[in-house]
Amino acid sequence: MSQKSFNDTFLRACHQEPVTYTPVWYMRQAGRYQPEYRAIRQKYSFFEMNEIPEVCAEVTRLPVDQLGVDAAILFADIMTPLKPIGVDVDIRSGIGPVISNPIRHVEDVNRLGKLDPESDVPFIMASIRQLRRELTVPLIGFGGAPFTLASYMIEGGPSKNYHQTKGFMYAQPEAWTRLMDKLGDLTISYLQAQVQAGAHAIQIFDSWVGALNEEDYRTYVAPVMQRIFAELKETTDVPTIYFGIGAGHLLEEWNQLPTDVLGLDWRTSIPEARGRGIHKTLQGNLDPSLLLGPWEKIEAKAKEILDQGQAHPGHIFNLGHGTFPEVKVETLQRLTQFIHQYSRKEG
Ligand SMILES: Cc1c2[nH]c(c1CCC(=O)O)Cc1[nH]c(c(CCC(=O)O)c1C)Cc1[nH]c(c(CCC(=O)O)c1C)Cc1[nH]c(c(C)c1CCC(=O)O)C2
Repeated sequence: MSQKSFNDTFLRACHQEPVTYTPVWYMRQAGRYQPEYRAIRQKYSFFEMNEIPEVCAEVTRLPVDQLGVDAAILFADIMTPLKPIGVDVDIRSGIGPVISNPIRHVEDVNRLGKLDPESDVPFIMASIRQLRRELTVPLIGFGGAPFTLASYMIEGGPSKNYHQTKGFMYAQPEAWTRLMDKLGDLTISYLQAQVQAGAHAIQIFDSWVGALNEEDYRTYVAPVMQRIFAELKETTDVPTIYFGIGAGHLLEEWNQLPTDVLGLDWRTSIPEARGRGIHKTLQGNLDPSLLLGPWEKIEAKAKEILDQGQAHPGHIFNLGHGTFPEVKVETLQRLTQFIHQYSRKEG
């Protein structure tokens, strides 16, 4: 049994409260770059790992123990809650989610079921309850945002330009709104259930929404995001984080949403965001590709980001997107130690 006291640094940063050092965690901190993950993955499919609470909890804890990060993120995928509503999804190693019954018409939208988290994904709540007993850092629950979920559901898999998704949005705006409404309901009930089970914070991944311009974001996506964050604020008391890639042009739109933290990728610097009037906590934003470079360059960039983050209350160190298989465990260990030590000295 761990005697360690609970480390709330990450939660304090979410709320822009004083911290003794800058908290850090990494998107995709559980994954194939870890030999231990690869060993478990050999025995199970992705969704088997996800659906067996003991395995899910073990994989969630791995990076916390191995790297010393200040938060855990539940091991699952943004696709996890879509399976029970009738989306036939498989996760293929090196590719990502692949869907055999993509959405093409309004009838496909109408056919989608409603998620009842307790009966449809009980393993998620069981994993969260187990992790609450075991962890000494906050547990981040998460879900995909409607646009990003819809992009997989419509394209049938990963995409470079989102032509099918945006084409559906422009050509069938009523069916699009119905899809956003359904995915909005799903996201709200799924995230509420995670908080009820014990998640300390929620991150919503809108990874691909940067494919839209500001006006289309405002028309086709902002209403559902407004509803999701407002309902979560009303019904839960945990901080929320909103993240997307290549979405710097949407920051002013995001800033109006009732969410606590905005996640930046490496294309938008912290001073730029602050200069544009963003006063919320910021999370980010080291380019994950830099993790393949020499340590001197990683350290110099980490220092720069920490200095920038400390200029205003509310910074959580993270990567600008997820880690990937070629990253070395030792690099993330060293980076985590460096962040803790440097930000403490400065702070
Ligand atoms: C777009 C998206 C997906 N999934 C997710 C997003 C949003 C964040 C982002 O943009 O990266 C979110 C996600 N996926 C996974 C997590 C777990 C928690 C974590 O450690 O961050 C989280 C938070 C596990 C996973 N999700 C996936 C893996 C790899 C699975 C394997 O072992 O093969 C993991 C650990 C698969 C997956 N699932 C998805 C992709 C693009 C991939 C990667 C394809 C690959 O590189 O193999 C969809």
